[in-house]
Amino acid sequence: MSNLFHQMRLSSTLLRRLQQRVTAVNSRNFTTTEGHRPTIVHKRSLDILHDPWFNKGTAFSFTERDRLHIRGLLPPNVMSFEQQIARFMADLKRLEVQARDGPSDPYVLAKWRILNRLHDRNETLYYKVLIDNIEEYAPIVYTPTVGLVCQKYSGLFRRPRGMYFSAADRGEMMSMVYNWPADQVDMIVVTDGSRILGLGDLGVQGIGIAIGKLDLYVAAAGINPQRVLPVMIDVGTDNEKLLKDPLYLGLQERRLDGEEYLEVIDEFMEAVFTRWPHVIVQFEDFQSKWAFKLLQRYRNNYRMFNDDVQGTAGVAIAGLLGAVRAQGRPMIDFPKMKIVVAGAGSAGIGVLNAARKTMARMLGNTEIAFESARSQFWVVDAKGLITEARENVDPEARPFSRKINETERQGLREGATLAEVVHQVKPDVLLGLSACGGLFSKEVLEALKHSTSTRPAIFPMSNPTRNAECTPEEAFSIAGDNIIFSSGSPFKDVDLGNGHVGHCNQANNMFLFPGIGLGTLLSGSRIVSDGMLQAATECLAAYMTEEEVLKGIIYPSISSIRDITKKVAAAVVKEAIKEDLAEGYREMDSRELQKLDEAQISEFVENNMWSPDYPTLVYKKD
Ligand SMILES: NC(=O)c1ccc[n+]([C@@H]2O[C@H](COP(=O)([O-])OP(=O)(O)OC[C@H]3O[C@@H](n4cnc5c(N)ncnc54)[C@H](O)[C@@H]3O)[C@@H](O)[C@H]2O)c1
Ligand SMILES: O=C(O)C[C@H](O)C(=O)O
Ligand SMILES: [Mg+2]
Repeated sequence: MSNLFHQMRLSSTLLRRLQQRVTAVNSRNFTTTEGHRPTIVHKRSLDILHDPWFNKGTAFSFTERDRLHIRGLLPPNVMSFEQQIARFMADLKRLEVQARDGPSDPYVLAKWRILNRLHDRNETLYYKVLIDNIEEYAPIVYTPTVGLVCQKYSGLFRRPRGMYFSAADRGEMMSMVYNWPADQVDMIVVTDGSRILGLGDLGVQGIGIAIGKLDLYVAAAGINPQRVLPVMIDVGTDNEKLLKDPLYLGLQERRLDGEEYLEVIDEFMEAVFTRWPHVIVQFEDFQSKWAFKLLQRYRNNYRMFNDDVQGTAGVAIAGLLGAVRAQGRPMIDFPKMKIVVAGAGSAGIGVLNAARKTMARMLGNTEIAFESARSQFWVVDAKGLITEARENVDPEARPFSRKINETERQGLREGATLAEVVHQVKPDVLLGLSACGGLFSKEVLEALKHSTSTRPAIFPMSNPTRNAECTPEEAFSIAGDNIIFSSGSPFKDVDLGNGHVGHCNQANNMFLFPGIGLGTLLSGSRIVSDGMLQAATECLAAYMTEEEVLKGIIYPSISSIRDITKKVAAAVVKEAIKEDLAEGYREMDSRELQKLDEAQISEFVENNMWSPDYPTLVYKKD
């Protein structure tokens, strides 16, 4: 009897589904005699986007996006059915061509797709795979493959992830943030797509970088994946190719600038901090023109930091201190290093400012120390050596322009080439943040052979791989076996023969940003202070043992990223407590935090890191 009843219920459910399907099909089939009858749906927000029966993806009109609470959950360009088909076919054809996708692995994009599909189906499993195989898959979901993914994002886009705020959403953001289904968001990584890695303006496609950074937040810092939010602020693009590409998913208009631009970013910040007052916002890959301005505008009032300026600076300083130790010298010798930096953008200037401050601190933290530290740096940008003779020098770079008389004494001049500078200065360190692949040419590396250092440090930090200023093979074979090598993108160690290995370190801000974010979250600090950033840097600098450093291993391996992140986060929490900034996290209020000793802070951090395990699920009726 009950079996029959069950069958009847089943068949009535089936019938209802069939009717729904027919209505759904009819509503899309314009040749039907029934015309455009609407389909009633009982879902909204992400549920509708994740329902293959009703999802139209990028073809949802703006009215539908508003009525179905999906505005902001899709890239802003509304596509026609024909455009969607064209985009899919272009992508399919590209796969058929079996192009080489990456520098050393022809299948990186295919791997990314497989991982991405798992990410969309089952987050716990995805992060388990990522954490357990971080060395193998970080280069797929993060740098360098994420760069390729961003370049091809309009073709790769399937299911939405994150939120999009566009110039067309002005005045609407405060309500749009409520379209995001999570009541708690701990970490936002936001980009405007204007400088994605060293690949330039990729417009709306830059969302991939925010997704990749947040993957590391989950994998390395144990931020709960339900509480991360990648954000793309689409204020247009100045990329001529994308402006003309019929399949591009972003706004096809030129970038907003000036006050109009600031209004959009201000509105976004106000909206997210209104809905999630405790969120931390990491600014990522903004062109340097805006990176510094936005950092100054928000850093004293919001919990935010700029990864490219501040995270990169910390990672570089930690590596440079390692390079001093690798010569068998104490860290305190750092202010004696002669440093040539190629690239004076957001990353280069961030590193220069932090290195100068670190030197000044080591020399007694006086005005005079700060002034004298300046003479340790030579900055070369696209126009050559920056001196005081340079007209219209960028205000951020001005403090590092060389004095004319000292330049002449050194046999240099305004605009001298990198090779000339290296030849004359004989630096201890050559650091590249120029986004200019191959910039450390044979001539430059040859010149470095005359460095006054016993172990010159070569840091081609630009990303992705093809933007690296040189490869490790070039560096070791031309500049010599005794160099210290650190690149932004991962490279394999080099066999130097005779059983010797040239170690390739990865100098990437991934060793700091997850710990800075986690430490800020758990301390409950209202801002990310200079002291907290310095504590993070010092923690990374102290992570490597004397033995490792002497072998030229100055950064951890990516397989230790969860461990180093935990330690960095604990150092950040400790500093926030010391500076009286820590307001606490959940039941650990500021007074409880004050009572913790170092070991208890580490335990507190560890206990609050999410791990990918399946929880028991129990169904409950509404
Ligand atoms: N490894 C890391 O953790 C890390 C972190 C941040 C940025 N980066 C990389 O650094 C690069 C630069 O980033 P950014 O935000 O500073 O970019 P940016 O566009 O703001 O600055 C680039 C700078 O390089 C200079 N430049 C260009 N061509 C040059 C040449 N031929 N010689 C010398 N200088 C030249 C430009 O004049 C400019 O000053 C990117 O490739 C990015 O991926 C790496
Ligand atoms: O994303 C990276 O790998 C590092 C850095 O943030 C960059 O912009 O290159
Ligand atoms: Mg970046």
